[in-house]
Order: sequence, then C-alpha cells, then structure tokens
Amino acid sequence: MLETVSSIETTHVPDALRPTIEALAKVARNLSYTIRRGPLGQSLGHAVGENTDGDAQKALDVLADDAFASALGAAGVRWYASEEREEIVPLSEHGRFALAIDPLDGSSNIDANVSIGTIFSIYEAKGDSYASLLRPAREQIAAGYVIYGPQTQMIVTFGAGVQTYLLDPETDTFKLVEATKTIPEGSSEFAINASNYRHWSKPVRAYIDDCLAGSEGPRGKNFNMRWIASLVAETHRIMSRGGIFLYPGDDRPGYGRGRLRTVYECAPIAFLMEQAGGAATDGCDPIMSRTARTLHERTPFVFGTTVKVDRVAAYHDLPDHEVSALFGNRGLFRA
Ligand SMILES: O=P(O)(O)OC[C@H]1O[C@](O)(COP(=O)(O)O)[C@@H](O)[C@@H]1O
Ligand SMILES: [Mg+2]
Ligand SMILES: [Mg+2]
Repeated sequence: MLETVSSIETTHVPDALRPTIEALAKVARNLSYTIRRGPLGQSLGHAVGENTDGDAQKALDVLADDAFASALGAAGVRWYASEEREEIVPLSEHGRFALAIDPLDGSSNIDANVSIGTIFSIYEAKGDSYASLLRPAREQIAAGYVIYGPQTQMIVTFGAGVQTYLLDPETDTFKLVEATKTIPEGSSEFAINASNYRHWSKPVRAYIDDCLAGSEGPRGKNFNMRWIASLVAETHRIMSRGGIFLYPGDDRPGYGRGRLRTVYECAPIAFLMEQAGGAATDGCDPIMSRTARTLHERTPFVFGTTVKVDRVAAYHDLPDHEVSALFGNRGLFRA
C-alpha cells in the first residue's frame, strides 16, 4: 500500500547514498506501520529463537532484519551485517556500500508499547566483507537511527552535521524538520541500569555515587536518572535535551565489556554524537578511534554531552585512593 509513495526528502543526502537511504526509509516506514498496528496485525513480541549473542529473538527482530536485507540489495549495498545474523551476507556484487544494522533495537520493549528503533552504519565497501566493516569507526560515511515512538523519526549524519526527518502520517514521507541538530548543554540527567551497581568497577561507582549525592556531594547539584532499556530512545532523549548514558562493563559473566555491540550499535551512535557536538567513549577512549575485531564484539559505552563524557574518563584516571574515597573526600571533582 505504501510502496509507491516516495519515502524521504533527499536534499541533504549525498547522491551516491540516495538509493540506500530511500530503501532504509521505505522499510522503516513499513515497520512503523506494522508496529503501530500491534496486535491488530502480526504477532510481534513473542520469542522465536536466539541470536548469535544468546539474546532472545522476537518475531519483530526477524521480520525487520528480513525486510532490510531484501530491500538493500537493490539499493547499492554490497555487504550486509546484522545483529540477527552470525556472518556478513553478500547482497549485491556491484553495490558500493557495506551496511551494519541493528534492525530492531530495544526488543524487550515491544510488548510494553515503549519506543524502539533501528540503528545503521555505512562504509564504502571493500572487496572483502569483513575488511569492509571491521575498520576504524571514523571511516563511516553515514550513520543513523530510526525511532518508532509517538512520532517516527530518522536521525542521520553524512559527516556534515546531523539531520532529523519526521515521518509525516499524512504523506507517508520522512520530511526534514531539523537540518543541524546539536546536543543541548546543561542537562542534569544520567542514564544507567542501576540494578547492576554492585557489579560495576570503582570508577563507575564513584561517578554515579557523586551524581546520587546531589547537592550534598562534590558535584554540588541534584541529578535525575532515566533508564528506558531502548538504546535508540535513550540516544534520542540525549540528542533532544542533553545528558549522559552509560552501559559500562561489569563483573557479571559475559558482561566484562558491557552489553552493547560496537559495529552496529555504538559506532553509529558515536558518529552521530560527534556530529551533534557530543562525545562517545568506552569510558576512556573515543569509540570513533576503535576498530572492532569481531562483528558482534561488545564495548563499554558512554555517550552524551562532551563535558559529562570527559568527566567519566577523568574518574578512570583517578588514583585508587581517590576513587575509593567517600565522596566527601574526593577532592578533584568539586563542581
Ligand atoms: O536490559 P539491560 O541490560 O538494561 O539492557 C538494555 C539495553 O539492551 C538493548 O535492548 C540491546 O539492544 P537489542 O534489543 O537490539 O538487543 C539496548 O537497546 C538497551 O540499552
Ligand atoms: Mg540493540
Ligand atoms: Mg536488536
């Protein structure tokens, strides 16, 4: 029904990438429609298996992955890497791009009608599939996400700022609503899954302790906490009003390098953050300087307003006696 309508305004999209972005937008538009229909349409939130990382795969994860893979072959994509597939898949021999995707982010939220999303990252393709995608994140030529929330929006960068497109329900087209998105300074919000507190390293605990101490602690002001458990929704909130997100490594089995995946979750969000004036690190070093060694590799992930992200890195540089001190004695971080 929606196939014939143009999917996105492409004035800001580089010519070579237009077919790819149009195909992404077309699939996202159809997914948005499927998600909005919820139980009136296909069953979306039930588990259908496990992906390579051992995460439960929901029906919507698989449906989204199949839809993107079948649309992108005819849209300039040579190599397709997905959270839902163990290996990189060849799509079109003559395609110019390599694309990595988290087709459906935040799957645990499908049944709860909370915002979910799609995250993608694009490189120039090389002859070898893995060499095309396991390379410095700074070599990305485009990255973005789609948020399926009260509004469906696509946020994208081609290396010259960040653009926001809104899916207009009246025309079924993604329309440009913001040509240069920048992260506001001054938010007092931090996002972390605090149920893992006892598993965190000392620097992460110290950083959060100092936020929780509020106006009585070394920061001298109160903070607010958020945790949606949809990376895309957290990213969008930070893009819209600032703040910081942390998913650190912790000492639970399998979580030494956190939960989030470098290639199709963290690298694209890091690119967007930098282009919007923010920052993204693994707690210490920029994600954009990293090269993933494997397709499904995880990384600790900290992103948001630059001064806040830098502050987390500074906690990692503190000597042990400072980081272990009660906040009242941690002299370096008095606001
Ligand atoms: O349940 P946890 O450990 O808080 O993890 C939540 C994180 O997991 C994710 O859902 C992982 O993404 P997927 O749904 O694509 O596997 C993120 O969106 C979110 O930030
Ligand atoms: Mg995800
Ligand atoms: Mg996913």
